[in-house]
Amino acid sequence: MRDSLVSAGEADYPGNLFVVAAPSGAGKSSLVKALLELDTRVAPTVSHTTRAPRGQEKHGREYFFISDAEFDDMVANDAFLEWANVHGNRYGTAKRAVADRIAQGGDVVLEIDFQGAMQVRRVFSNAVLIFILPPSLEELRARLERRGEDRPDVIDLRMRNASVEMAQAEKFDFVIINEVFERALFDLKSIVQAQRLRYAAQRRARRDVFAALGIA
Ligand SMILES: Nc1ncnc2c1ncn2[C@@H]1O[C@H](COP(=O)(O)OP(=O)(O)OP(=O)(O)O)[C@@H](O)[C@H]1O
Ligand SMILES: Nc1nc2c(ncn2[C@@H]2O[C@H](COP(=O)(O)O)[C@@H](O)[C@H]2O)c(=O)[nH]1
Repeated sequence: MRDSLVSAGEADYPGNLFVVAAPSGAGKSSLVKALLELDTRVAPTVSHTTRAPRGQEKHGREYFFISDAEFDDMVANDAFLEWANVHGNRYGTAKRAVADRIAQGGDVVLEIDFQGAMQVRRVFSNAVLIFILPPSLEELRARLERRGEDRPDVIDLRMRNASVEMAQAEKFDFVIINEVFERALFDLKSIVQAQRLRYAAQRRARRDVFAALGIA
């Protein structure tokens, strides 16, 4: 699957793959959720994680919550498109969840960390990588605290990791600053729409060249 995803992006995988990464608390889940409410052509995937569920989280909805041994098995079976250690737990995206949908022409959005985003780029060169930045580190901490889902030591760890993560922003195709939510959402929608138009035009151009060469 890994190799076929590399040759993909072209004829075999007509759908688009969007990757949204951000430091924890920057607002990527909120932005992606709002995007999905407006745009039914794009679907999320449910990641696997070794983290324990928090609050109202349900197995199979926010994540597939699995044990370390189960995660090891998935790694050994090459079941992940990407996976990474993030804030002391492992998280991964199953290949099948992505490949099935984009093969049928649907679009997929992944909400993952920057390490996973870089792995996706290596496997699927057509993926569009979007990084969400908070307006400041102070506001990032305030959002994590207001969200009220993580213990203070977990918030401290996420804040320490945030600086490392934010330094990766320049490797992404697009950077959105999530200060005013509606403005950031508009930027995200515009990127998705522009990619669809660009990719459709590329595919049309390729078909025309093949037709002209008589190798349809
Ligand atoms: N533009 C914004 N202004 C103010 N608050 C915001 C904004 N965007 C998101 N938030 C709030 O910030 C908090 C963190 O947002 P969210 O959970 O979407 O972050 P995240 O990047 O997905 O974090 P994680 O990676 O930990 O899941 C939430 O309480 C959300 O309502
Ligand atoms: N590389 C991956 N990173 C992932 C995936 N799913 C989520 N994440 C990242 O984990 C952090 C923390 O998430 P939380 O739910 O514990 O707050 C989040 O910021 C994501 O960037 C994944 O499948 N692969």
